[in-house]
Amino acid sequence: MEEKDRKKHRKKYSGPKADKKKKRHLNDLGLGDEEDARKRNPKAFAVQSFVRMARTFHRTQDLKTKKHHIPVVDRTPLEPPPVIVVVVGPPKVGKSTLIKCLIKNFTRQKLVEIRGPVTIVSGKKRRLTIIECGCDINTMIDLAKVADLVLMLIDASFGFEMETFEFLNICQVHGFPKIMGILTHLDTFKNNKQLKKTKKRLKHRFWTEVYPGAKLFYLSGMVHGEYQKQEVHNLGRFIAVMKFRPLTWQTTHPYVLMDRVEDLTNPEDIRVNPKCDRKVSLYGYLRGAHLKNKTQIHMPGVGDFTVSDVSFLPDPCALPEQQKKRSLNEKEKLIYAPLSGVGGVVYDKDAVYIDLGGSHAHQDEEEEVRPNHELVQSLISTHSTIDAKMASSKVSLFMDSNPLGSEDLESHGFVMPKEEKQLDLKSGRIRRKAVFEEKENSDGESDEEDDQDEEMSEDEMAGSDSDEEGDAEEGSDKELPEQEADPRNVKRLKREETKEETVMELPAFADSDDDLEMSSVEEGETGLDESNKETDEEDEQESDEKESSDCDSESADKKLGEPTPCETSKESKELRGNHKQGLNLDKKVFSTVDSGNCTAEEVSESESESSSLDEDAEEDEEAEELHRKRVQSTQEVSTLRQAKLKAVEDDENLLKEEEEYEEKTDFSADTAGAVRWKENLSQKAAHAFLRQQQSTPNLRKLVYGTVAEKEEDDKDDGEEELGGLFHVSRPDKESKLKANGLDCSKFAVEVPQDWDLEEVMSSIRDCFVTGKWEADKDAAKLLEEDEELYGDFEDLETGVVHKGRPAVEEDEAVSEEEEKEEKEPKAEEEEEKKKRLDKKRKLKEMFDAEYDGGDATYFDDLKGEMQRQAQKYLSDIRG
Ligand SMILES: Nc1nc2c(ncn2[C@@H]2O[C@H](COP(=O)(O)OP(=O)(O)OP(=O)(O)O)[C@@H](O)[C@H]2O)c(=O)[nH]1
Repeated sequence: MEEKDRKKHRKKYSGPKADKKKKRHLNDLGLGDEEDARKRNPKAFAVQSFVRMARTFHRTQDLKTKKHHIPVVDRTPLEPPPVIVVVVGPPKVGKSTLIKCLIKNFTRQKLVEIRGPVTIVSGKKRRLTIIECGCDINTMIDLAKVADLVLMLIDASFGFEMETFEFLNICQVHGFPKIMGILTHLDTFKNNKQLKKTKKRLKHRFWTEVYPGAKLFYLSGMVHGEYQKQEVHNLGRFIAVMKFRPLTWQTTHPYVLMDRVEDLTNPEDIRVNPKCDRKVSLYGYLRGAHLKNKTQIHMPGVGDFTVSDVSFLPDPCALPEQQKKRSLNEKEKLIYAPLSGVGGVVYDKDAVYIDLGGSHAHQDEEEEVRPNHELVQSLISTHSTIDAKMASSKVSLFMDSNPLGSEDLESHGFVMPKEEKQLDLKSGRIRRKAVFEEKENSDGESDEEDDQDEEMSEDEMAGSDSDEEGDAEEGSDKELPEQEADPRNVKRLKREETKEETVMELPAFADSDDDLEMSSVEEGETGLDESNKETDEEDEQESDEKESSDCDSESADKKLGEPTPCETSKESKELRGNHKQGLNLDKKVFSTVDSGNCTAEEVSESESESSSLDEDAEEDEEAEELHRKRVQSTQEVSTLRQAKLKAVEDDENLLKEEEEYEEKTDFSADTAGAVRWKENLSQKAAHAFLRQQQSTPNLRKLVYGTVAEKEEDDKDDGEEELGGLFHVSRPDKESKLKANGLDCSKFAVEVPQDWDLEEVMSSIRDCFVTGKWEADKDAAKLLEEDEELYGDFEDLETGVVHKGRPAVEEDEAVSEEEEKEEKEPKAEEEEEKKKRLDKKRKLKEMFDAEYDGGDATYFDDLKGEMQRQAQKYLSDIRG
């Protein structure tokens, strides 16, 4: 029996013990651990795919970088003030219920009624001040300024309400505090599918309004008027460990969230004059920056005042003393909520209150506290004077400009959704539903599409429709006109739009090279209406091309001052014809340019000849200058030639395309029209050439000026002429060789060199670093000279001291050196090489060590710097 009761041993498969065992086992087998395996079999651990490796690397880097935020100096003191948690939401969404649940979760105390802020100790190092935000705009503005965390409650059964967006809008002004969405009333959903869908929709909308990935909690139901314990506990954990980023507005202003107010005015004075100046003592944790005595303060909704005195008070809700334990004990789970009539020992200006029995014991006292509460209430719920004033005020920036109202400014900032007032039948109150027009539609649509897609895959089998017909939420989607909702129709509409655009743009490109493209685009579009809309894009294009020859589309009617569609397509073909002709002519143009080059060379040559005859130095110089200029121009022309050659290639491609197109096109309908473009080709070509001639500048004239004319005269007798217009370019060999000597890329090599021949090899042997250079350019010599010049020096990296030779021995040394050089030049060279490599390696190592600095990055450095600053700040405070 005993054997049976005992728990059976369960083998560990993971964890430190299992790892230890595994390692021992491997060692027993003589395999060692993974590191040994890596050494033993490096190939097995080698990179399998570089692409995948690069991808994973980039991904990890992306993830790492995403987490980076510009570090800010954290000036929060060692014992920071409580985190302000603001609970926001429309009326009756469950704010008070949530606060009560949270307080109960943290302190095990139940608050019957919550008034004002409640401070609780949530952990060893954190306190929370939870405050409910009413739905009036002033409270929202005041609390948005001081909030560290916002719990944004949303009634899922109703959807988003205007209050939520009003608060978000306000938050934009002071820098966004952390915002967490909480969906309530989820228990009202009877249909699980509907619940899932609503959750998804609200989540996406919330992400759109706050930021993608913002945390959204779900409170799925109530048990005895409270939210589920586990859900609240999770939420509490989340809040307790959450990190906060200091907001600029908050860190640059001293501010106090009052949790208690005492009226210290003499009662007699009030009795005599109820409107006398009061002396009020305000209590609260100071946050943000230092508050100086006698400073000016602003009380929201009340006005500006001067502080008469500031003093420290013992912490009414102190953090537990540092002890090495994980959780708080019951005594340490403090709560401080003076306005709700709860608290421990309370120190006042003139008295000490000891709170003994929690909220119930002070039922009577509460009545007395009321006036204070009312005062605060009156402070908070002042009329929306500033708001109203702001709305009606107008600013004119310039003397003559129209004054700008708040409505002008609104358009630039946060876009508020449309408001729709709905009567809540249950409570009989009017709720302000937020309606998202296009966004909601599109989002909803995409969501619905997603869902439908999912559903379709399931439902298609059964052949049933989705069962979302009767949903109230889908009403807006249903309102969409059928045509727009159909993605294919949308696509068609888009294509029609682009068609209109291209037609309108066409005249601008009429005379450019682009009209070929444009015409093809147009051809593609013209048949669009006729094409089969059900087919996919490729099929459409094909059919379009076929039908374009029929030339009966409506789109061309929109073209102003353009020929009929039939003519247009023909003209485009003619243009292609022209283009083809132009292409041939282009080639000829190149040849004239080439001939220009060569003649230029000739002229320079003839000139240099004459100069040598005259032996006139000045003329020689001039000729040289001229020659240099021409070489330059030759280079320019060659680049031009390359560009043209590329154009030719492009044209040839186009030609091919066109031929293919012709093959594809069915000419049976209008064969005559299709062939007509080939008529008068030569005439069209001549026109096109002339047009091109006018547009292109005469390069030769630009470069050579009068010389060009002279050279033309010279050439007349020697050169062949083609059709009285063009010269055939045949550069003579000598000038070619000369040009080749300067830049061998200018002329194509007629016969490739045979590099196996010794003499060919030796012709370039000395062109390399290892070759025999002229004495003043030899690197080894120059190095030696340097050494001689600078004498002794100590290599700081290697610590080797290099000694220069004494001047007396110089001659001997030189002669010795020469001998040595002759004897063993190779050995010395190798030694030098070794030294050089050594030095290089050392330098590289040093650079690597400095640059990488292990894993430390710029970001880490920055963080370190911030840390140091924060430390200094703290020590300054203490000092
Ligand atoms: N069914 C259901 N009822 C809820 C839920 N959350 C809150 N309630 C109920 O809604 C009512 C209003 O809750 P409160 O916590 O008073 O709401 P509130 O936002 O504080 O209301 P005000 O402070 O008046 O704006 C209460 O009766 C709650 O029981 C929920 O998730 N489901």
